[in-house]
Amino acid sequence: MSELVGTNVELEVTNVAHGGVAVARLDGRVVFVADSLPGETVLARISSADHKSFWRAEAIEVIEPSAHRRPHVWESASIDRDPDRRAGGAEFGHIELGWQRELKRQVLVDSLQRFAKLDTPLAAEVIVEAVEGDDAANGLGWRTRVSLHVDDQGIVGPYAARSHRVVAVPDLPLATQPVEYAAPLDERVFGADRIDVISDGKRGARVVLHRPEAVDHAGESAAGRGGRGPGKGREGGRGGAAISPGAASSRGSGRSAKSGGNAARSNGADSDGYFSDDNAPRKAASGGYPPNGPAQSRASIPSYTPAPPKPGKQIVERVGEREFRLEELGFWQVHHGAARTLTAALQQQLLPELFDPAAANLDLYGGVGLLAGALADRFGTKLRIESVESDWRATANAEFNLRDVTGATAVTARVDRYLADRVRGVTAAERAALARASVILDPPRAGAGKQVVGQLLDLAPAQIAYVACDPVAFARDLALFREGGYELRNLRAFDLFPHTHHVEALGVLTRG
Ligand SMILES: C[S@@+](CC[C@H](N)C(=O)[O-])C[C@H]1O[C@@H](n2cnc3c(N)ncnc32)[C@H](O)[C@@H]1O
Repeated sequence: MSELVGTNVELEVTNVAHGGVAVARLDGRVVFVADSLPGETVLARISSADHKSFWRAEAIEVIEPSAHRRPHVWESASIDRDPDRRAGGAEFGHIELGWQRELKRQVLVDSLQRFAKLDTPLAAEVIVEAVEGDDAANGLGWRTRVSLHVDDQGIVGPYAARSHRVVAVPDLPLATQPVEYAAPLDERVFGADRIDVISDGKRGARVVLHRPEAVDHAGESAAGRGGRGPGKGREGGRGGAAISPGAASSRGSGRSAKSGGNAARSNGADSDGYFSDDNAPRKAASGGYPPNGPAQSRASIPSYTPAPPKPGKQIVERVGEREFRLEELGFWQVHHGAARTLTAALQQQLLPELFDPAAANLDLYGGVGLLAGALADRFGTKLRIESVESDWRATANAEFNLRDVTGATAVTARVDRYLADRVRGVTAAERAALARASVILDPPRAGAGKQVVGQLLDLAPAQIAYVACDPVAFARDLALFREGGYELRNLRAFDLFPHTHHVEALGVLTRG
């Protein structure tokens, strides 16, 4: 059917699907249509027809619009552009903000019904809550982290939706102002293939250039060729000065200069191997937790000594009264209000009657300790809690960030390995402390998975607070928890990614 790719078809769009697309049918076959929304008729271009059960298409013209359609918040991603030139990352930007949340709610409820067989009012009545301030800002200006790409002409921009083609854009309306100003959108960049622009936690932003790994035919690394002269002007007249990783740190972009020069640049591929996992002291970093027996105080944990990070590569974020140190490319919630929102939600949703500060509480996939910190602020700093995180730099920061929490420990380990070791040879008293525990479970997009859920069922903690960034992965894990005798006790959802299809959920599960 590949001969159909590129042809235009008229489609009636009926439902929203997971992944930022809507569903239509063509001769009985499901077609996932981008840049459309339920209730409208569109002319769409077929972009993929090689799958047996569904095809994909991109709307190119609206024939009968939905009442919820709006002009796209980002002209660079608008339906007026050819699909190949539409910037990715704002796939709901053509939908009225409140209706985006309704569509996200539908996807969440549908996932819970389909995969977790959850038909209770708890699921049906969930709403997707806005982050404070987002309605007033029309859902713009929230992204504290942006990844841009560089093509072989030195042009910087996001990838086009569903592709690896760089699109030149004049602005980044979803980004916070410092991040948008610091992004080198009007410059040519050579010797880097990816650029991260990250809020510095204050009023500025940092620009991190990543050198390509590739070696060209002459055996010269692409990074070694940095510093070519300015490229020719390109469409839109934004052919500005060239920058290369070697030269970048000493200069700011024209845009950042306008904003008071608050952007710092650093080269993400420094020779200390800072971003190269191969060079990280993984061996030394793993296993830094008690393999069995009662948890030890932080001082007695056989710990690794991470190489001291270079100055300037860490940033500090603040949530309420608590400060969190993190690596500039380490994980942190993307929306500027997300850490605050999740902190408050966790503090409210955990069941206090089941919370035991002396139990063997766990913060699984703990990052730099954000959610363990939330519990300490709610239940007191004498709290016993262990943060488990696979990135040793994040663990080191968690240990630092939780230094006032006398019962907190932070370990570097994969959660599945940690849980396997945690129960090996454990004493009856420690087993009981685990069974009284509250567990925070905040896995990456793929979810916790069968093994980790099985291990938690075996530990049988008093309550599990599941923080989920993917509704389908959440629902699949929830199905396993329900089979194992846990039930969802409360559920909330948050719009932490306005103008995209992403939604965050927080559900607390208890036994029986
Ligand atoms: C969604 S983030 C949550 C971080 C933290 N709870 C927060 O809110 O800031 C998931 C974290 O899990 C870590 N991670 C990913 N896979 C892991 C694994 N198998 N075991 C332990 N940590 C993992 C990532 O490095 C990341 O820090």
